[in-house]
Amino acid sequence: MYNYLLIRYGEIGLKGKNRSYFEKSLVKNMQSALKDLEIGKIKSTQGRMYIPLSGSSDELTRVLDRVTRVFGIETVSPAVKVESDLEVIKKTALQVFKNHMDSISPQNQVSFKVDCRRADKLFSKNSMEMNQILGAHILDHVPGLKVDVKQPQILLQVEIREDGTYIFTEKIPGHGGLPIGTTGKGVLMLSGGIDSPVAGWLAMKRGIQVVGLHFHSYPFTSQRALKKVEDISQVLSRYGTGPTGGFKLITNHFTDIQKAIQNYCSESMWVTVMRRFMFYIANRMAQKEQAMTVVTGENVGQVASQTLESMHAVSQDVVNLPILRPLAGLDKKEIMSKAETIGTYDISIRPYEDCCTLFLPKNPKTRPSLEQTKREISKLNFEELVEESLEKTEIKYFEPYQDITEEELTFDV
Ligand SMILES: Nc1ncnc2c1ncn2[C@@H]1O[C@H](COP(=O)(O)OP(=O)(O)OP(=O)(O)O)[C@@H](O)[C@H]1O
Repeated sequence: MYNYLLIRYGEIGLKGKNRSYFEKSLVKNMQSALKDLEIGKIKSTQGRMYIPLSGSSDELTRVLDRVTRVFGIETVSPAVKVESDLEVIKKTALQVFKNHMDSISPQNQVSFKVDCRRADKLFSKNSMEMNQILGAHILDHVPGLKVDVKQPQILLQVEIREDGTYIFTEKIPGHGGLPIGTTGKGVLMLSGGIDSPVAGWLAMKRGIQVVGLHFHSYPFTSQRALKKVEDISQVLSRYGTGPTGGFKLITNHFTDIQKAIQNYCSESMWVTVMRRFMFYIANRMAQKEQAMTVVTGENVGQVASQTLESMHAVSQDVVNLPILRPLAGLDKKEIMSKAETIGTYDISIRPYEDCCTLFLPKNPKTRPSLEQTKREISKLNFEELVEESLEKTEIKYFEPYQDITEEELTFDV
């Protein structure tokens, strides 16, 4: 029955002179998310956007599933748009209301409220009069109701605008943030763990177009470990509908670097030296990608190695771009709950090894100094090892909706 999806955006609306740039980006990102669904032109007017719908519930399920993942959106409402004629509005408001009642199958008396907004001042009734007319009409036709203006179970909203009247009962939350691509590009150091996918998601939420970079130590780490990172990339691709759409994953073959570290460096410094290589390569990749930042899933104090000394030793002088650590202020519980919401948690907890866990020394240095780290690195042919690993780099693109199954759709309408 719904013929439009109303889109509300938050922070973009505060952007002053740059507002239209952010609005256009949001429209483009929504178009990109919906590109294979034969949706009509998205309209943008008076601080709102409208996606035309065909009326089929299957289409609405898909559109909701995709659009609520597009960053920049605060809330969305499936709505019925009709001509601004009193009798037509009454009839449709009742239908929309009954439709909502059917979806909640109430046991007891249901409370409701009508909230009408008249933006079109040429319409003959004002908002208060419309609230009364529509409230009375619904009470007359649906048994077992009561009006509650403070905490109604059902809020029927009616917006009388110049181009027609929109009627709806639901406000479904999006993730907020800014449209991807509006703040630049970043390279995300993506492991198979719980944290880095969440860090990448948070960077995407702030409008950064993220490219994943994974270090893989085949045959020490298995193909199944790599598959885990690919599956995470697939999930992230569903939020990544920026200017180019989808998600790009760069895989760096790290085996020879790890072997060299094991052979020549002090055992307690293995992890620090390995991380310093990773940051150096991430910086190189960021330059190649014309990215402006390196994003990591590091936390402060979550594990023994995540000390400020260690962060300094692994990245100082090898990264010349800002490093974003979006998880720095979050507790593990908060990160896990975010990973569940995003849909990466179940993949991240699959029990496959990762190159860091495999090469874990018995007594890793938790507060390494920069000098000590540089001394260890000087035992290796740093540049040559990096160049060799870069030659074996692979790139894979993940399209957001190519393999999505019915079960994976989050909306059921
Ligand atoms: N194999 C890898 N490939 C790419 N980045 C990695 C890899 N291993 C670690 N990193 C980066 O280093 C960060 C810190 O890793 P560490 O193992 O200390 O923490 P973690 O809390 O286990 O992180 P995660 O849960 O993301 O694996 C990761 O969040 C990620 O950004």
